[in-house]
Amino acid sequence: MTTGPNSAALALRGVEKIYPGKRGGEVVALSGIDLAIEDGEFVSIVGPSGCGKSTLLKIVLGETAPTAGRVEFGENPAAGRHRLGMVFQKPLLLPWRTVRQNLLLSQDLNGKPRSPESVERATGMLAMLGLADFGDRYPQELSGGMQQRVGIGRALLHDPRILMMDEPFGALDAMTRDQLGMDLLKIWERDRKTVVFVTHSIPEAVLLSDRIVVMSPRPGRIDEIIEVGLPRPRRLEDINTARFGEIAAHIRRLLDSEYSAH
Ligand SMILES: Nc1ncnc2c1ncn2[C@@H]1O[C@H](COP(=O)(O)OP(=O)(O)OP(=O)(O)O)[C@@H](O)[C@H]1O
Repeated sequence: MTTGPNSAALALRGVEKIYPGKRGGEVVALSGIDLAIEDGEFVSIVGPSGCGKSTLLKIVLGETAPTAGRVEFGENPAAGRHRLGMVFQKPLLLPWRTVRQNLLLSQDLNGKPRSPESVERATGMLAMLGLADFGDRYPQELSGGMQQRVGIGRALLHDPRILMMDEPFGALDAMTRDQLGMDLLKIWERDRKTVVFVTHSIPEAVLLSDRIVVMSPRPGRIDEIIEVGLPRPRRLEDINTARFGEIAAHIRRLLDSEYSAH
């Protein structure tokens, strides 16, 4: 089965979503979304509230069907959705399970006994996330940043092909947010998963991404796709470069013109 040009890891082709509105009308949440994300690419999605970011993620996750268009997953569309990992703004850890047990949650929910390999993998994941000494602690004993690391670890544990992240650092303070962003890049540079990263932070999108999809609302559509082009590996100091400033200012202008148009 072919997947179109360049065999994208994930492609949205002509995706449209219309919700029934109040008083019998319609809400066009997404219109004409064409987006192909390459294997191993880090792509951010930014846009004002209501531009359809959550709807787009739900369509990719299969939680809601598009009204028109389709989603394609690499070479084996049927297997695609099983290879998605999801990280939310709040890590949704179970307070009665230790950090290690939270990491192994989806495996335990499958009803299969834990294999020595999966326990070993969880231990390796804890080390990679800087949580080697916290496996037997409970979530409430961890800081917000550490809890979110567990959320990321849980999504990575089953080795997803595509990592979907919905405002994953949105609830964290600025310094923790920067730190986690850089840690995420280190993990990404190591195993090059495809990442789809929804954020409201323009600097975060520029610092982390290969490309940034700027969306605009009513109807939700893609305004522009920006190639970041900053060298990798990235460092926090890249924020001070001229290129970084130009891209961030360009996105800000795009979003501002949307605000003034509505
Ligand atoms: N289940 C639904 N029924 C009707 N309208 C909906 C539904 N879900 C979303 N919408 C509408 O679709 C549009 C896009 O919503 P969506 O939540 O996808 O945007 P968003 O960009 O994720 O917003 P935010 O950044 O605030 O989370 C909005 O106008 C919203 O009111």
